[in-house]
Amino acid sequence: MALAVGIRGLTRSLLRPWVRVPGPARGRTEPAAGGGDGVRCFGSPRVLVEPDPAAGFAVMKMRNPPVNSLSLEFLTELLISLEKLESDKAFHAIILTSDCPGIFSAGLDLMEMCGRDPTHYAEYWKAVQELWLRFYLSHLVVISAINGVNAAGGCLLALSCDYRVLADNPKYAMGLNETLLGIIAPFWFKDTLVNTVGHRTAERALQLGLLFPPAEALQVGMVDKVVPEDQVLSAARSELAQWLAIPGHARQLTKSLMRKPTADRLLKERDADIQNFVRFISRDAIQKALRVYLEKLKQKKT
Ligand SMILES: CCCCC/C=C\CCCC/C=C/C(=O)SCCNC(=O)CCNC(=O)[C@H](O)C(C)(C)COP(=O)(O)OP(=O)(O)OC[C@H]1O[C@@H](n2cnc3c(N)ncnc32)[C@H](O)[C@@H]1OP(=O)(O)O
Repeated sequence: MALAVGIRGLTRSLLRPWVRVPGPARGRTEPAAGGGDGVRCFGSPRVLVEPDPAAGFAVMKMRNPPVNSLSLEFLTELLISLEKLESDKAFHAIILTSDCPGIFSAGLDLMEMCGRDPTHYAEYWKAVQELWLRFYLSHLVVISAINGVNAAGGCLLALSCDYRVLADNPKYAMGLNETLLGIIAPFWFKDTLVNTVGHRTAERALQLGLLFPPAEALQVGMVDKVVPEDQVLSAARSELAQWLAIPGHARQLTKSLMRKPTADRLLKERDADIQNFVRFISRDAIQKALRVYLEKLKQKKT
């Protein structure tokens, strides 16, 4: 089986060059994330970046409506945004949030994992791995301002950040709910959760596919702060001040010290993990389970 093109190859084939704020904000000079004037937003069709270089950070807004499902194109755009900010010395931090009302992310895009061929599954999984590795190991401070429901792969993305602020709305549950779909959270999803909430809580949460409402997410340590919905971004910004006050090299090396062993587990077995995923997701029973789940999502509307 041909294993996946690299993410950079992907990038070339899928993405237009950087574009200035597509959609409603096109061509406008918007206030920067931290309130600075005259700094242009930039981004790609599905990721809006509001830079505040004077304050050293940017707000990265996910906007892949309706539910910010992590399609291959969206993953690629998130990676490019991250890379662009990482390679600019003006930026020391990112606040990751959603531009889709009420939804942070519905997780991996089920359409990428259903009814496609093995080459596609391999390419998709490589991009999912890459997103996790890059966010998890980023030298930037990454804070997620979680302003909506946040399932499975979306939750993994938030767990890869250094700090999580969640909006206090009982509808905004978050967790790794893979088992509810009849699928399994891979070992590196599991490791990321264990590193955040501890083994016992992770064991129970993963088996039961628990989605934690804000108070419980805070109680188990899945998020660090719960705030009223209209204060999620400002709370993330306030928190950032503490992280940015630490000498960068010391903080970055400490982050690497804490996270590298977990990332290395995947890096050592990356191709095997892709092959496992392709084998698993191609099974008739798994494909059927995903189709049933998608059908249920559609039916709940009627
Ligand atoms: C042994 C070796 C093992 C190796 C590894 C093997 C296994 C694989 C691991 C895979 C890991 C998977 C991770 C994932 O992330 S799976 C995705 C999990 N996500 C969910 O369960 C969330 C599903 N969505 C929802 O619950 C809801 O959509 C919602 C997020 C709560 C939002 O609700 P609402 O606002 O009411 O919107 P709708 O439900 O009406 O959805 C709007 C349309 O979006 C479609 N949709 C929703 N989620 C997804 C998705 N994840 N992917 C693709 N499409 C999605 C939904 O069907 C609607 O479409 P429609 O408008 O065409 O009907």
